[in-house]
Amino acid sequence: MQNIYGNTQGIRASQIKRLQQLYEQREPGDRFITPEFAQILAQMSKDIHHQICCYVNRRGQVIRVAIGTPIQTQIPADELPRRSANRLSGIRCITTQFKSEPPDDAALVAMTHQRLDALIFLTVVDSQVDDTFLAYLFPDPENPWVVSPPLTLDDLTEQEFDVLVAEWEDQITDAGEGVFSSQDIGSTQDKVLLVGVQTEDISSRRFEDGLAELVHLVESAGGIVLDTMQQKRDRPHPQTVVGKGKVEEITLLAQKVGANLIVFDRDISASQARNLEQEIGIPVVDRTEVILDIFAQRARTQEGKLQVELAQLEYMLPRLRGRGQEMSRLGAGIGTRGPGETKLETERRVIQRRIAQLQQEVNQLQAHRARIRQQRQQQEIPVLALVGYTNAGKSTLLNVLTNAEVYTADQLFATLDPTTRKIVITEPKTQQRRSILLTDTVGFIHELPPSLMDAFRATLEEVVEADALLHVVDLSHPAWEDHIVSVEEILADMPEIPGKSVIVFNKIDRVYRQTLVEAQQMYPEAVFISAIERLGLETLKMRSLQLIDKPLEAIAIPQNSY
Ligand SMILES: Nc1nc2c(ncn2[C@@H]2O[C@H](COP(=O)(O)OP(=O)(O)OP(=O)(O)O)[C@@H](O)[C@H]2O)c(=O)[nH]1
Ligand SMILES: [Mg+2]
Repeated sequence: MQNIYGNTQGIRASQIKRLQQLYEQREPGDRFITPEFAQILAQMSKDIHHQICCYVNRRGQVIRVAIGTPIQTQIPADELPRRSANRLSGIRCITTQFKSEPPDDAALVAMTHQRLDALIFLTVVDSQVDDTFLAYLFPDPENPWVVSPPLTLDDLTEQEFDVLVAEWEDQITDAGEGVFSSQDIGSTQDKVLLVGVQTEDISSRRFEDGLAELVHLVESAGGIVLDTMQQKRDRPHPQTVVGKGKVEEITLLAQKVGANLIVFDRDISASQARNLEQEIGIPVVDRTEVILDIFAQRARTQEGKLQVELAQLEYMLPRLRGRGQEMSRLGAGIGTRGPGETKLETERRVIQRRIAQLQQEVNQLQAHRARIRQQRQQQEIPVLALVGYTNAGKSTLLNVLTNAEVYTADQLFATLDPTTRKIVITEPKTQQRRSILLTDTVGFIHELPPSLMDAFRATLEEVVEADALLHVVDLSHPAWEDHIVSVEEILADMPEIPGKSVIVFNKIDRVYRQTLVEAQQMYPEAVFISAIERLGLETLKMRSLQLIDKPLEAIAIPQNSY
């Protein structure tokens, strides 16, 4: 059975069947479209009250029938025929519309991305084709397309498609490589357009910080932020978060920069995501989904993986219905890691059962882990875990410390998790060489959605296994004091964390003297470093040894310990 793409909601089964019959249509190779086929499309569009897009190859075969606009129904890059960069894709798009208007910029950019042979608009009035527009690509970076004036259907159907398209392709080939190079097919990274919505209750400062943090999160998840859009609103639009005009702007910009994912800086509901995806034509996710994706990539222990899958399923549940097939994004990418795509498509009930089962497994594992911990022997090599707010510089510090120290990769540890590395420190007095394992963790995040707390804690499993903590703080961040407090709050909720820790103020290369003095007075025990400038690293190493050697009893034990 041939698939009908786009938004098929509300379309009757009998109509779907007739749309499927379009796949049997065979157009002559030397025409854009026959008058008969144009009339069929007009009639069907009228019947279903929606625009239809038909994608036709050079042999005249209909290869894709979709409901929606050319932007909403684009063919994904990896499904387009692979042809040289100097040629068109060999596919044209024929679409219906209900008002006589030339193709808008967004549709033309969609044509560029797919390198369509042509884009044809048929204006439908009273189930008849009234007038038509023809657009095609032209190798001029300033003005990369040509749009015809309104043509009658006869004018259009008399054009010699094969001759024209050969001519257009020659022009493009003559212009040489790189004319339409903006679309780089093949990159597996998510190309993200960020959208920030500043409502009344958010100060400009917090809004800016939140956006900066989100850029960092998207990058941590393996995406690239191509551009950011912002809107101020009293409150989010109930259907589409931002207003209608803004949705159009987002659509256009997403097309222009070649984004394949929109990320909102606030949580959006399942139906808002659906409405936006309908309009914009590419997947829309929110901050929570990005965070979940990072957790899914970082979770290593069995419990961590279970917890993350649990959180992902719970997040997905309300979002299952109505995510059209064309939205299912196979392969890598934000929002696709973790529970497989097949699960996405199965019934709610199956997922609910899976959630219950996971919950049970998690409980069992927790009990098991507690037993293991009781029996745990003193580890031979002490472990220090780097914890702290996202962007504090934990990973940078880990790299700087280990690259400097471990010159020859110790085979024994080369197979270890890439985020756990060994450093060797020479004790100045005794000249004794001592090894420490340093382990990196997922950064703490501001306003972590409560539903993700368990998943987050589970990704911090390493912390629980460590002998002591290095709490890294970005002292150049204006809100560094808040960061310390929120990290300590989360840690305090974890019953099994090590009692020993030291605060490591990082990025002192970017800090005023005054701030240093203040921090020193408030945290006299802290260490001050710059990972990038390699300042204070020796002191940090000495403090690390002291920390490990310090007997646990000598340390004030927080009230939640037992
Ligand atoms: N100026 C300055 N920048 C630094 C320093 N250390 C790290 N950075 C920068 O801070 C940014 C974040 O560093 P990361 O090491 O990725 O931070 P992280 O704590 O691992 O972040 P998460 O993995 O999200 O928790 C990077 O752009 C680093 O280059 C430093 O000492 N000085
Ligand atoms: Mg990191």
